[in-house]
Amino acid sequence: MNEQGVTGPQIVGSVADLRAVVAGYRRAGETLALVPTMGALHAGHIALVKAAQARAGRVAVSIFVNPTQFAPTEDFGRYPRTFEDDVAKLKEAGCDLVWAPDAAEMYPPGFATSMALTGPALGLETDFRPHFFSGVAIVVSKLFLQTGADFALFGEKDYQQLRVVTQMAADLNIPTEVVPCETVREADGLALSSRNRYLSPEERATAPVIHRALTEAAIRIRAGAAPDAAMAHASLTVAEAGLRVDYLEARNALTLAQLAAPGEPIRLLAAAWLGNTRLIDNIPV
Ligand SMILES: Nc1ncnc2c1ncn2[C@@H]1O[C@H](COP(=O)(O)OP(=O)(O)OP(=O)(O)O)[C@@H](O)[C@H]1O
Ligand SMILES: CC(C)(CO)[C@@H](O)C(=O)[O-]
Ligand code: BAL
Repeated sequence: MNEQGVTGPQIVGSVADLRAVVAGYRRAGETLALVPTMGALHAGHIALVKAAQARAGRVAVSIFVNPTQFAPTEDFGRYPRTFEDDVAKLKEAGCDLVWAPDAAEMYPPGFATSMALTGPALGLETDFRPHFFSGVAIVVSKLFLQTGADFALFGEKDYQQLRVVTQMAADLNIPTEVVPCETVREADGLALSSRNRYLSPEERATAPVIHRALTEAAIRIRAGAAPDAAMAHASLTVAEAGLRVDYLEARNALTLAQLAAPGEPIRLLAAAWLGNTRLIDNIPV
């Protein structure tokens, strides 16, 4: 353990330094859990750190705003970058190591590899952010291989990402176990997200409608409603609150395939724009 609250986490910016620190942990016989993030840390991230501490002797948090998962039209430039504040939160949480590469360390000149994904990557986010999962998969596979972590903690808030990363690690035989963690919410149901800070006070008051609509749809489905009809109703509720819906869909919770058979586990997933902010959420039925 680091001397919590005293020294703070060790911060490294090169793969060579990262490997040297991890080698030290390994020599001491310690396990390592990784929490991949893009920074702008909030209580959802800290819950992942706590879950990581329950799994492994050492916890690393990566902070890297990954350019390859943003389209040129998206918010890469204005994505919140709050490194000092993030490190203070990680010190308070007792995190051991911060892996904070710059873009040149992660993608050196001549970088020439990309990933094509199917299965859980089909539809949903991919219909609206077609570049997104290839960028996530390449950076997450690099983070797994750079750290050699035994565990990696991912939030269910980004549910499709969790399924895609789990499949990718299995497909590539990367020996990092992907561990899901429940979504942390505000008291009114809004899922914590770094992008919530883009919301105006009025938008912030409206935003919980997504979670409310999903919750009502889950209740209807459990009471026997057809998932498609329940989601159409939820879509209307969200649109009437002034949001522009990208999708509200019921999918197989494990494969994210379209629902096919009665009795399969169901996940309800949503993405919608509130002004210039894109919010996502999902719940189990
Ligand atoms: N409310 C939350 N509860 C649990 N995990 C979360 C929550 N928000 C984010 N995470 C998880 O934290 C990890 C890093 O996510 P990221 O840094 O993109 O934060 P974010 O809040 O999801 O940001 P964004 O607003 O860009 O979606 C991911 O595994 C993500 O699922
Ligand atoms: C997993 C991740 C850190 C990859 O950049 C990002 O997509 C995120 O923060 O969810
Ligand atoms: N939390 C997922 C990262 C992204 O939307 O780019």
